[in-house]
Amino acid sequence: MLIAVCCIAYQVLLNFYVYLTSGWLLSITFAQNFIRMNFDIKAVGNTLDEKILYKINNKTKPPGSLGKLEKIALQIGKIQQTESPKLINPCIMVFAGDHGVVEEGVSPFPQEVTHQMVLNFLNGGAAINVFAGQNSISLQIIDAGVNFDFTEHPALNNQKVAKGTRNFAKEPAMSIDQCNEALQRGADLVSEKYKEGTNIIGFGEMGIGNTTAASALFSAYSGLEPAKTSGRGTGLDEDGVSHKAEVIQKAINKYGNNLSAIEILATYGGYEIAMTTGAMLKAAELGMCILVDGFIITSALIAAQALSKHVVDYCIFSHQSNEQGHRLMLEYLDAEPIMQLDLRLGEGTGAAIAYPVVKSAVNFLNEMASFDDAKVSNKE
Ligand SMILES: Cc1cc2ncn([C@H]3O[C@H](COP(=O)(O)O)[C@@H](O)[C@H]3O)c2cc1C
Ligand SMILES: O=C(O)c1cccnc1
Repeated sequence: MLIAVCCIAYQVLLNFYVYLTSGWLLSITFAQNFIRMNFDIKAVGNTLDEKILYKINNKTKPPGSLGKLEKIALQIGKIQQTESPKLINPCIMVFAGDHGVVEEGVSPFPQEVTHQMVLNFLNGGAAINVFAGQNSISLQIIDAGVNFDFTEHPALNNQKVAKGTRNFAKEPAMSIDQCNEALQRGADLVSEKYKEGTNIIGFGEMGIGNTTAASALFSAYSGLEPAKTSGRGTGLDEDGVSHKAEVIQKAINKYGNNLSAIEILATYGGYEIAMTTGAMLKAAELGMCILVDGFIITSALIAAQALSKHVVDYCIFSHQSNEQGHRLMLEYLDAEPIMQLDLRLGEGTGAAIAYPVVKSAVNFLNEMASFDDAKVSNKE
């Protein structure tokens, strides 16, 4: 009798232990590839190409002389399916989140800078406030997962999924459920903006440690070694960058190369990154133009592309960041950035600075005279 009771007790304890230790693994097994969000992103079609190109080529200028502006004008015309595109209510959403992996000493700055910078955004004192204000871009600040209890503020949108991710060197950064939650919240925020008429949207981020998450995501999606995708972030020295790459390499060895797209995002990502991914997917589904910022925001796009490849058709790449690895990200996406100003800040600053260039592309297409209109002789 005693032996039987002991056996049952042992079995119960064993089952409980397996449940505790493998809960994530089980949820992954059952939720494999399961993304809750439903989206339908269409490839941008070529039907209007000839008409738009004809309009561009008949403006009073030598063919091709407006360079990249001509490519941007064509892309926006195609996205909006018109020869006379418009940019309405431009907006930048800045998502903030903390990262458990900072425990590994991968950033020179302490974690509390994340919430302190959120307060700085709310007070209008950060770089993104200056550039967005200068270019009449509305700003939305979103707490996606900051490790801090903010008091309510009218300009802070509370979408906190958790108080920071877990340390991916030890365990996956988030559960698949939490990742889905972040994707959905990002998507819902974009739907609201779309209802207000916005048709061009940029994304920014704040999160100490998030260059490590971005490098890990890029390595996991692309197969490139972390030594190639890791950079200085907010100012690591050479040894610091090597240590960061090692932390990522060890994690990739631990989790393996067979994760699905959503598993990769949940394993290495941040709440601000996953929310941006969901926001980008929704923006593309709604036919909005997406202004892509630097290294971290591009990692969110790489995740979005792994979930739905045509999202990239809707993206305008504002700049090439000075963070080592961003050039490789842009090559991976076959993307051509508008500018290279040696920025390595994030927050959406590159997107805000590039917006007037994008506006120039749309304005020349709508407002310049054609050779016929202006009675200027075209080339023979
Ligand atoms: C004062 C300050 C303002 C920032 N604004 C953006 N970042 C940028 O740096 C962080 C990522 O770098 P790492 O991975 O090295 O921690 C992110 O928050 C990013 O937005 C900032 C960083 C700091 C210190
Ligand atoms: O390019 C970026 O987005 C970037 C680079 C370094 C640090 N923070 C952001």
